Amino acid sequence: MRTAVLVEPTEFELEDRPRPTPGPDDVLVAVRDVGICGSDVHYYEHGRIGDYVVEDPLVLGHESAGEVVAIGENVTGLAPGDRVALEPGVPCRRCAHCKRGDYHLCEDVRFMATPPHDGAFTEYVSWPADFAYRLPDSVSTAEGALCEPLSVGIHACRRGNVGTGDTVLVTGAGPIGLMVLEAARAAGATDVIVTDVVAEKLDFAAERGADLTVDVTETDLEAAVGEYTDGVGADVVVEASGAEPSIRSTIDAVRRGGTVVLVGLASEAEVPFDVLEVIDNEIDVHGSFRYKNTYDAAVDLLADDEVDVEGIVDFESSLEDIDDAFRRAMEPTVVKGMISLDD
Ligand SMILES: NC(=O)C1=CN([C@@H]2O[C@H](COP(=O)(O)OP(=O)(O)OC[C@H]3O[C@@H](n4cnc5c(N)ncnc54)[C@H](O)[C@@H]3O)[C@@H](O)[C@H]2O)C=CC1
Ligand SMILES: CC(=O)[C@H](N)C(=O)O
Repeated sequence: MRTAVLVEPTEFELEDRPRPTPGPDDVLVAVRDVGICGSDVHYYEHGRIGDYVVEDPLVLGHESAGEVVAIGENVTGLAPGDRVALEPGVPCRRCAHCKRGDYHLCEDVRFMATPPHDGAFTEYVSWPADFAYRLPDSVSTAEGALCEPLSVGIHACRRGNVGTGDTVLVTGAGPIGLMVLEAARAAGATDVIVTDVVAEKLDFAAERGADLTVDVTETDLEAAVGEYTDGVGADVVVEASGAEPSIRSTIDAVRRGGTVVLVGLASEAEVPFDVLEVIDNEIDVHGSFRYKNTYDAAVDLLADDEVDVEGIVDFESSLEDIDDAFRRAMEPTVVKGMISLDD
């Protein structure tokens, strides 16, 4: 089977690899669509993200969906011909975190495209059936692949307890920020403010329904949010840029008693944070790491047309042209590239 393998930073090779055989609890999936995530691009460019280092050739891609072509002997509920979205992180199911239901915090998780685990830029993937979610006819496999970033958005909104009538500030209008925008709307937020430092990203967020966009290179965020909320501040701030100034600004833009959710990964682990403001204003600060139990919700939201994910895709490409696709994905105004495989 054709497989795009990252052999060196900035170098893919298209290899012919044996098709995997599904285990008793697995489904064999013919991959149809795989999104290019910022983390894929980072591994492509730098060969590492923090402590995760690409030491051996690695298959990238963890936003994937396809068609079931074979099932293991224990699998019920899925059959060849079903189209599925694949949740990319499979936990150990036995550790203390898994047992208390926080399977996304499992330290032995096998997460696609995180070294040393291969991802989905390939023709076939064998995957545990309970981490494969059937897509109704109305949901495309491209949308199925984008259940992954949508899941990050849903989990962040759950962490922030976003509710009906809330004003949510989303900092960063990349794919994750835009998925937070979708998830916040679906959770009942009536006002969503989006920030960025790139005008095109803000225009795009406005087209996608942001009520107010703020270019933080030109406008003071605290003042803009204050004006919009009659001096109160946002109920929930979801930080989705990872930029240090943006992380620091969350505390100034949230209302007293509000919630800050940190999603963006800062390039430095330590970011100065005004703890006295946090205490004095009783601000809840939550980390948000990937997601748990979001895929069913993501598929339902797509089936009900409650969210739009395909609209963030700028271009589609193929396994054969993956190098070009990654170079394109690095352009600052591009939001999302997809690799599509023929059926
Ligand atoms: N916690 C988690 O589970 C996950 C975290 N992430 C992280 O979330 C962040 C967002 O991911 P993507 O959307 O894929 O990244 P991205 O790099 O495509 O988007 C980030 C956006 O933030 C904007 N930005 C830069 N500086 C800013 C500032 N000072 N204020 C406001 N916006 C600013 C950029 O122009 C860009 O549009 C990244 O740090 C990524 O590593 C991504 C997935 C899961
Ligand atoms: C941080 C990422 O972008 C990636 N989706 C991951 O969950 O590892």
